[in-house]
Amino acid sequence: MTILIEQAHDHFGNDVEEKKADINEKELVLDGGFVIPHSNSFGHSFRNYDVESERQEGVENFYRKNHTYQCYDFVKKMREEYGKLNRAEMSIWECCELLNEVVDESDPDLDEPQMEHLLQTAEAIRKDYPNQDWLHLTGLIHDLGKVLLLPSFGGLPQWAVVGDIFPVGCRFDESNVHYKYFKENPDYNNPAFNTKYGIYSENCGLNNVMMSWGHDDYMYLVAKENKTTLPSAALFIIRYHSFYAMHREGAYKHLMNDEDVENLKWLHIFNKYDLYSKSKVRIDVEKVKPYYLSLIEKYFPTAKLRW
Ligand SMILES: O[C@H]1[C@H](O)[C@@H](O)[C@H](O)[C@@H](O)[C@H]1O
Ligand SMILES: [Fe+2]
Ligand SMILES: [Fe+2]
Repeated sequence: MTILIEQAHDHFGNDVEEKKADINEKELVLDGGFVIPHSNSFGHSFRNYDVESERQEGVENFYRKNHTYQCYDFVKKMREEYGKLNRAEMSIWECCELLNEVVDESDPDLDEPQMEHLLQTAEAIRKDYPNQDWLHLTGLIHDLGKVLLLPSFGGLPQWAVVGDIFPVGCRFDESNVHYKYFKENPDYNNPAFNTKYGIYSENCGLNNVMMSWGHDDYMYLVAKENKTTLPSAALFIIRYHSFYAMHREGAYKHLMNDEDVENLKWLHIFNKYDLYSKSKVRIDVEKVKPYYLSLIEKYFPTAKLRW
């Protein structure tokens, strides 16, 4: 059956033409490239943090803790500790397989194991950007930092690993989801940290800004320290893909430098696939595995990485 999906705007506010899609039962098979679905697997709009759904309460509880505990001192400690990369030696693919065990409690749109999400993201990108192989690999690895939830990585609580991220050391922007819970954060009333710039200066560059601790910054460290040859846009995507206040709401621009602005263009592209590929449609892992193994070999100098 072919149906017409009406889509007046995409989430960047751009006009999007009506697109044709072939629907067969559970699966959306597309005539052309990847089409943004209307709703998530639970029948709601994506990233709706207020709608009553089977995930809403858990997600809100998650952000209450995340915003309460992610303060400057905590982030500093975690960065130092995990920057040592002395927890494991393993290949990227082994890490992907570990994510079969991980479900993300912060996510209103997905309750599937994270391995599915990695492949869904990468494969959706591959459909639309067949020649950008670095972006396919970025899709595959962007959430690998979620292994921090596993006992051998310290078994960190969900609030210290997943969810949207935000700068610490300056005022929390109101566009962060569930902003109200920042009032419990020790930094909220600290005059050193609660002004527009806090400890930072105008256009200092995101590289100089401490972000709340989690899977983004950790995976960035892993990729960088293991000497990946992925381009700087890939590292930017990995590091800031959960910084929705910045890439979706346009907040914190005053901390960005020219390089950040340049890289943000790729993050916008990436986000479409990261967010809207979340679905119940399974990927055939064995079929796509050889392709991704070849990309890992191309962009990482050693088979075993330090984590
Ligand atoms: O709940 C999600 C999930 O944890 C994603 O991995 C992260 O990138 C998003 O920012 C977050 O909202
Ligand atoms: Fe993520
Ligand atoms: Fe993701």
